[in-house]
Formats: sequence, structure tokens, C-alpha cells
Amino acid sequence: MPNRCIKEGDNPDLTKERKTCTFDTDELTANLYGSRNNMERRREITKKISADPDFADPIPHDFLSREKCIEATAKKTKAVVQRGSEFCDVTNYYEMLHLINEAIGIGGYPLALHYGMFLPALEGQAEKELTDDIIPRAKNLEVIGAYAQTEMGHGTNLRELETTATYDKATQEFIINTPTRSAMKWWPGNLGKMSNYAVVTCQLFIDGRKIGPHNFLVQLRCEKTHEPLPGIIVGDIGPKMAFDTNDNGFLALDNIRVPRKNMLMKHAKVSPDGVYTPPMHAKLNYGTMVYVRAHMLYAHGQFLATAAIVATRYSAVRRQGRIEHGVPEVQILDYQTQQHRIFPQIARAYAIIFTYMDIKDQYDAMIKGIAEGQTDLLPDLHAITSGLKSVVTHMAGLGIEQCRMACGGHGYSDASGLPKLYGVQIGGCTYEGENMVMLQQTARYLMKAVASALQGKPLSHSVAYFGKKSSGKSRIGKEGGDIAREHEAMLEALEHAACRLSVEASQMWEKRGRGGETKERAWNGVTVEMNRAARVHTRVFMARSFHRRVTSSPPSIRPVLTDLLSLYLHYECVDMAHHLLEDGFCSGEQIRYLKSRLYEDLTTLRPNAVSLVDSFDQSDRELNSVLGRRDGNVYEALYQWARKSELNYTDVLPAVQKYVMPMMEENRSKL
Ligand SMILES: CCCCCCCC/C=C\CCC/C=C/C(=O)SCCNC(=O)CCNC(=O)[C@H](O)C(C)(C)COP(=O)(O)OP(=O)(O)OC[C@H]1O[C@@H](n2cnc3c(N)ncnc32)[C@H](O)[C@@H]1OP(=O)(O)O
Ligand SMILES: Cc1cc2nc3c(=O)[nH]c(=O)nc-3n(C[C@H](O)[C@H](O)[C@H](O)COP(=O)(O)OP(=O)(O)OC[C@H]3O[C@@H](n4cnc5c(N)ncnc54)[C@H](O)[C@@H]3O)c2cc1C
Repeated sequence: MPNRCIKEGDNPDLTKERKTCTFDTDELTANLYGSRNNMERRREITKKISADPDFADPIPHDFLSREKCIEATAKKTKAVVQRGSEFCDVTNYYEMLHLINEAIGIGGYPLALHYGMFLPALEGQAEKELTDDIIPRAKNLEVIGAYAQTEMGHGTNLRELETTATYDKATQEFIINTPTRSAMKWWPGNLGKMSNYAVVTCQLFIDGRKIGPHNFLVQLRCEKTHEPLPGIIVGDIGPKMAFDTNDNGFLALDNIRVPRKNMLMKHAKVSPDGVYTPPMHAKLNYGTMVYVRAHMLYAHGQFLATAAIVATRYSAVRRQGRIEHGVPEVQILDYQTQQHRIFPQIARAYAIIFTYMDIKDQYDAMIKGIAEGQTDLLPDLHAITSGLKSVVTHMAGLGIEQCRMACGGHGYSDASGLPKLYGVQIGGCTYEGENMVMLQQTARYLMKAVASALQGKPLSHSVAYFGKKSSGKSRIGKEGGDIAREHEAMLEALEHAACRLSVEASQMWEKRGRGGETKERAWNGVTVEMNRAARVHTRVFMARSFHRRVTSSPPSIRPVLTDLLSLYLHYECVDMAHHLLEDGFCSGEQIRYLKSRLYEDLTTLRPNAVSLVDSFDQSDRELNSVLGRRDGNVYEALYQWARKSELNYTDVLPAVQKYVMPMMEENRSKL
């Protein structure tokens, strides 16, 4: 079967792997990106960008200072903006995303938050009077914006943000102010140096009454000189774990006046005479966060895919040690531990991307509903995107780190691309709502679902399975080798565990309440259990999404996807075995059965491993990894990469000349 990656001159071990492929890699790629046309369009973009001198990096960013990296990124950003339509349909979200990944990379760029949050916030939350003015200019990139919500003292607990917006009826303006040091906006991407506007989240005050957090458009810098406007202090927060090319910023506002229309008033409103009208749903103002959390799934699925590609290809190329005496050294991909480390990451990357597709459909349906005045889909989507954002970012982070370690010493080098990838990706556990906190949002929803299920009330989409009657004992290992029924038995077992954990957490919560604790204090006493239930529920949702996509996939790729799904489900069940065992739903024997099936899956997938990662269709530019390159010619490339280190510009470094040589000389003369 064809793997389209085979080319002359490639590493022979990689070619050998590609020849054992049992499916058409292009079919799988097309399925992953929605259609053959989408796949071809991605490849055209890659080809054009790779050949374009505006996007060439004579010196890899690994060897540049942060300032130089930002300069190089800004230059490429300008080229993307001015010449974007030469490469793709600039109105197509996925084509633009791919263009940016190819042309600029993942470490941040001057317009990341402009497109990622500033524009979505204005489009989703601002009223026509404001959007008519600012959106055309923002889309035309006459202005650049950031989303400034988090403060030095508060990020999670939005209710206690300190920045104030006080309505002045006399002038029909809001006065925006940073009252304390901890009220400074701190962290917002692109706020420090690039943006001249921001959507700023402030506590709204009318007639001395605190109404709560609302968003306001504020101009930060002069449109001509880009200097901060009077009363505005703005800058970069300094180096951080990754996102080197993003100017995450700080901001202090000294009683800045903005017109009334600058409040984002699509949902909540303040009339000219200062009358406040709340939104039709209390949390519609938080809509931008739901949007980003939903879309983060795609980015994080792709991040994990990158790591899986690097680790799998490198493990096919790397030979080290022997499994049996008297035979040549083996490809490290033949070690069972290596497969057990890497293959679940491949499966999880597919599962995350497929889950994203489901969520995207639900998000679009919700937006359509809101436009027609219905908010009934919001609570379910908020609850499941909160859980998914937490589970996926954590899962991807652990997976990337596994892949990095699976590459041995070279995985620790920036040449592998994996340390930087991890740095960028792991930020997702924190931004857009810290994971422990977001899981609690899911858990709150589960508690309501438990109550509804007990009362026989209708259950919404993500928790519908709470209404199923459990069979009491798992069918795992008792389906006579019927794969479809085995998959269903595993899904049923996971659903049983999620439901049980939710019910038990609810009982623990209630018990503490009966013991005299307030609801809130009692909640804090059971949050570990609450978050556990939320995690398992979310993993059930992912498993169901993956299962749905696989069972409805074209017949040509269904067998390999079914193998991958088997691995995914076996791995998930073994990983969560304690939950399945705890109430006796599964027996120890059933868990042993799951483990043995998992080891069989590793062997089954082995011949298709390289082809499965090839099907993610990430180019060498996107991978940005010497170890993961498509042609597998790793060792020569590793040497050429190291030669570019600035430490190698001279044979004797000034630091050596100045300190180390005299020290050695002194020591010698002491003898
Ligand atoms: C375009 C795609 C981009 C892809 C990205 C890829 C990579 C890009 C790289 C980098 C970009 C980084 C960008 C980062 C940006 C940011 O980080 S912006 C700042 C984000 N900040 C947060 O997320 C803050 C987290 N805090 C909160 O969300 C809230 O404070 C809270 C924790 C939810 C608590 O809020 P609150 O106290 O007000 O509410 P509760 O009492 O807990 O709940 C009341 C009810 O409201 C419901 N609720 C809460 N939030 C929402 C929501 N967003 N939507 C709908 N409903 C919501 C909650 O469930 C309660 O419901 P109930 O009363 O029925 O139980
Ligand atoms: C790379 C990056 C980019 C960012 N970009 C932006 C941006 O563009 N715009 C923006 O406005 N912000 C941005 N942020 C900020 C980000 O949204 C916040 O850092 C995040 O929401 C977490 O809030 P915090 O920092 O206040 O953490 P804290 O809430 O202080 O969390 C610290 C610890 O306390 C725990 N904790 C807090 N509350 C609870 C609770 N209720 N229950 C249990 N545990 C709790 C947390 O779980 C965590 O372990 C960015 C952050 C990063 C890292």
C-alpha cells in the first residue's frame, strides 16, 4: 500500500518502514483535514513557503537572542500580511493557521492575540456602533489589539479583578483605572510591544455600585508614533519558559477616559443615563474564552502529533543494542518499552484532533443558537470544553515529554525541537483558565447532571450516558474476540467509572454539608475527587468521539484506525484500571486481559507506526526538528545544526581567553 513519503536518498530504515504500510496515507491525511482538497491546499502552502526567501532562516532561531527572534518573526509576519493571498485563501481559518505555522512557527508572532482573542472578543461581544468603526480597521491591520484580562494579582478569579471602569454620566464616558500594583494587567500576549489597542477587562462601577467584570476597548499607543498615550504604562514582562517571540505584557492605566460605546455591549449594556441591562445569559461575556478553549484542542492535538512524528521517525532511524545475540543492532522502535511510550501518543494525537472536530460542530451550533436568542447549548459546551482544555493540555504535555525522553540524549538538545515544543505547549495547562480550576467547572456541571439523572430529568449531550442503566459487571474479555463489541465493552466500563465517580463525589460533598460545613467549604474538601470525576468524564467524551469518527471513516482506512482505537481504548482502560476495579465492575483478570491486548496492539501497529505519523502530514518546516526530518538523514543534519552555534564561530572563545586560559596558566606555574 502506498505511503506517499517514500523518496530516493532517504534513510533506508525509514524507507523500509514506509514499505510495510497497509493503508493509503493520503486517504488518512485527507480524512484528518476534512477532504482531499484541504490536504492538497496545505501542501501547496508548504511548498510555496519553503521556496520563498522571505521566510528563510539562515540562522536557526535556536541560536538567536530573543530580540533578534522577534525581529525575524515580525519581518515574516509583515510578509504574510502583505503577500498572504499568494499562498492561501486568507479568509479560510485552517489555511491561515497552516500558513502561519509554516511561515512563522509556534513561538508567537505580533498578531497572535489580535487574531486569536482581540478580534473574536470584538466580534462576539461588541455592539454595532463599536464594531462598525473598529473591526474594519482591525481586519485591515491598521490597528493591532491584545486581550488584557489577567492581572498581576488575579487571573483565575475574575470576580476580584481590580482594574475599574467607572461610568461618568456627565460626559458619557468610562474612566478606566489601575488602582494598585497588583491591578496591573500582566501576561496578555502581544500587549507589551506590538499592540496599540486592547480589550481590557475591568470591574464596572455605576453610581458607586460594583457590577462585575466587563470588557472595554482601550487605545494604548499613538497610531502614528506607536508611543504609549499619556497615562498609559505598557511593556514586556520579560523572559519566560517559552513563547520567546511573544511580547507578553504589563499595563497600567491612569484614569483613562473612553467613550460609552467602547464598552463591549452586545450582551450587557449601559445606557447613556447609566442604566445597566444584564446579558440574556450571565456568562455570555466569557464567550471568547469558550471559543479559545475549543480551538486550543486542535493546536494541542497538533503539538502532540509533532512530538509523536519526531519520536517515531527517530526511533526507526536510531539503532542501538540487540534484542537477540548474534544479530545486528535493532531499530529502537523494536523495543516494547519504546512502543509503549510512543504509540499511545500517536493514538492520543488522533483522538484529540477527532474530538476537536466534534466540538467545533457543537461550537458552531451554539453560536447559531445565540444569534437566534437561544443560549441553551452554552452550559454543556462550557462544561465539556473546560474539561477538554484541561485533560488535553495535560495529556499532550505528558505525551510530548514521553516522546522527548524516548529520543534519549538528542531529545534534550534543541535540535530535536522537543524542548521548545514542550515549553510552548505546556503553557496551555495555565492559560485560558488554570487546569485545576477549569476541571471544577466541569465537575459543577456533573453534580447537576447527577441530580437530574436521579430525578429522571432529561440530560444534555455530554452527560446523556448518566441516564444509562449499568449492567453491574463489565463485559470486557467476554465478547469472544468481536472487536466492535470489545470496544463497546470498554466504553461502557469507562462510562460506568465516570458516572460512579461523579455520584460518589456528589455523596461526599453532601455528607460534608450534612456535617455542618457550608456548601463552598465542603466543596473544597472534595475537589480532588470532583476533578477526578471531571477528568474521567472528559476522557469518556474523547473516547466516544474517537470511536464515532473511526466507525464512520471510509472503509480504506477503517482497519488501521480501528487498530489505533483498540490501542487507545486498551491504554485508557489500563491507565484508569483503578477506577474500574474500585467497585468490582471489572475484575483483576479483566485488567490482565486488557494489558495483554494492549501489548498485542503494540505489535499490530508496529508496521504502520511510521506511516501513521507520516499521515499527520506535517512538513519539515513545521516539525522544526533535526531528529524528525522526513528523510531520516539525522546524523549529518545534527552535525550541521551544531556547527551553527555561535560558540563555534571561533575556535577559542573570548571567555576562555580571558578567564580559563589564565587560570590554567596560573595553576601550571604553581607547580
Ligand atoms: C483561535 C484559536 C487559538 C488557539 C490557541 C493556540 C495557541 C495560542 C497560544 C497562546 C495563546 C494564549 C492566550 C491566552 C489567553 C488567556 O489566558 S486570556 C485569560 C483567560 N482567563 C481565564 O480563563 C480565567 C479563568 N477564570 C474563569 O473563567 C472564571 O473566573 C471561572 C473560573 C469560570 C469562575 O467564574 P465565576 O466565579 O464568575 O463563575 P462561577 O461562580 O464559577 O460560575 C457561575 C456560572 O457560570 C458558568 N460559567 C463560568 N464560565 C463560563 C463560560 N465561559 N461560559 C459559560 N458559562 C460559564 C459556570 O458554569 C456557572 O454555572 P452555574 O451557575 O450554572 O453552575
Ligand atoms: C503563555 C501565557 C499566555 C497568556 N496569555 C494571556 C492573554 O493573552 N491574556 C490574558 O488576559 N491572560 C493571559 N495569560 C494569563 C493566564 O490566563 C492566567 O495565568 C491563568 O488564567 C491562570 O491564572 P493565575 O495566573 O491567576 O493563576 P492562579 O489562579 O493564581 O493559580 C495558581 C494556583 O492556584 C490554584 N487555584 C487558583 N484558584 C483555585 C481554585 N478556585 N480552586 C483550586 N485551585 C485554585 C491553581 O490551580 C494554581 O495551582 C497567559 C498566561 C500564559 C502562561
